[in-house]
Amino acid sequence: MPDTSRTPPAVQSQEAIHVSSEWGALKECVYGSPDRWVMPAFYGDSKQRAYGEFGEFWIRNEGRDVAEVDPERFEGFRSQIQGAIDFLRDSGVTVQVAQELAPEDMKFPRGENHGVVTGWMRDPFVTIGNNVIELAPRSLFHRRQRFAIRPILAETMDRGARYFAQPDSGAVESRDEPGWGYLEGGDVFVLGQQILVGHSGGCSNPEGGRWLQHMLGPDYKVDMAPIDPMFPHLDCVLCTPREGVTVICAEAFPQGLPDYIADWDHIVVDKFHAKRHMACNNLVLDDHTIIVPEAEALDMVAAELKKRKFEVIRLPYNYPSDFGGSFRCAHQPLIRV
Ligand SMILES: NC(=[NH2+])NCCC[C@H](N)C(=O)O
Repeated sequence: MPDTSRTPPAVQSQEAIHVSSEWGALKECVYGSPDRWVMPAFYGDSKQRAYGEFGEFWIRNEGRDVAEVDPERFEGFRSQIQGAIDFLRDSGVTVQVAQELAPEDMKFPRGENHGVVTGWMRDPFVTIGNNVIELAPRSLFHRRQRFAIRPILAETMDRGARYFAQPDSGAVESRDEPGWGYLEGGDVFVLGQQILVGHSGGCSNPEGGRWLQHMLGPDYKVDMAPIDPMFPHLDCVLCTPREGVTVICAEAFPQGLPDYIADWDHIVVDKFHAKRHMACNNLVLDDHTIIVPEAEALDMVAAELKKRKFEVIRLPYNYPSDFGGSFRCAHQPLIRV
């Protein structure tokens, strides 16, 4: 059994759960945990992410605890995630953090260790309006993460949320067949009543989008956004910091930009900056304040945002970001209004 003695009480706020858009003011979120990082077993989902020096590190260390195999890397991960949590809390945002996974759950769903990637909590659930939806990820290493946040999700039922779960992904690595819908939070963008779902071929699929439309009903419109398979999620190639403005890797949309955002004001980044520096994966605090990683390669993005009257906060995040997940991947909002 996990040690729950250190677990903070799940109920931290009485405010109503609601997410109106990507750029609504962030009041409460689930943020990634700085406590543990275990490299997932190397499956197809890993191949889509691993590249360069970090890819080699992953292949050498699948199933291993990063704190043991590379203490310096782990300390960078821990301190940068903790730094972001402290910054959010100091800014008045309520931050809830995932618990440890039980050892039995670490073997879910195939009896093998698919790692601990609770440093990035974007993918196992999504909040749309007052709907809190546990998702069925395709990526094996995201399938057990929801167990680390069950108490947080269940508590939202007492705060006006409608709490649902998508039909489970089972244990097969990947199948694009009727009934097997996948969704990962990194693919889901809430642009008011318009929802965009990224489709790289490796994460969310149209069948998942179909279920989401069914579940949300006619108040929302769910559209798929095909993206280049070199990026797992839509949030690796798109950021919507305010209605009408994007940071976008335009060349990663093989069929052109999604209609809904096509004529917005675009800050365009290339594939290298999107992939290597997660240039699109920033943390929107409200429609005029945004956190961009401190990396020099992103100075251009920060400057373009400033030109559009954003206050741009820079925090170090290179260690978590090496894994292909930066600030947006680290959090899933519970209140953004
Ligand atoms: N929403 C995201 N882009 N999440 C990314 C989490 C990090 C992980 N490497 C992944 O690719 O899934």
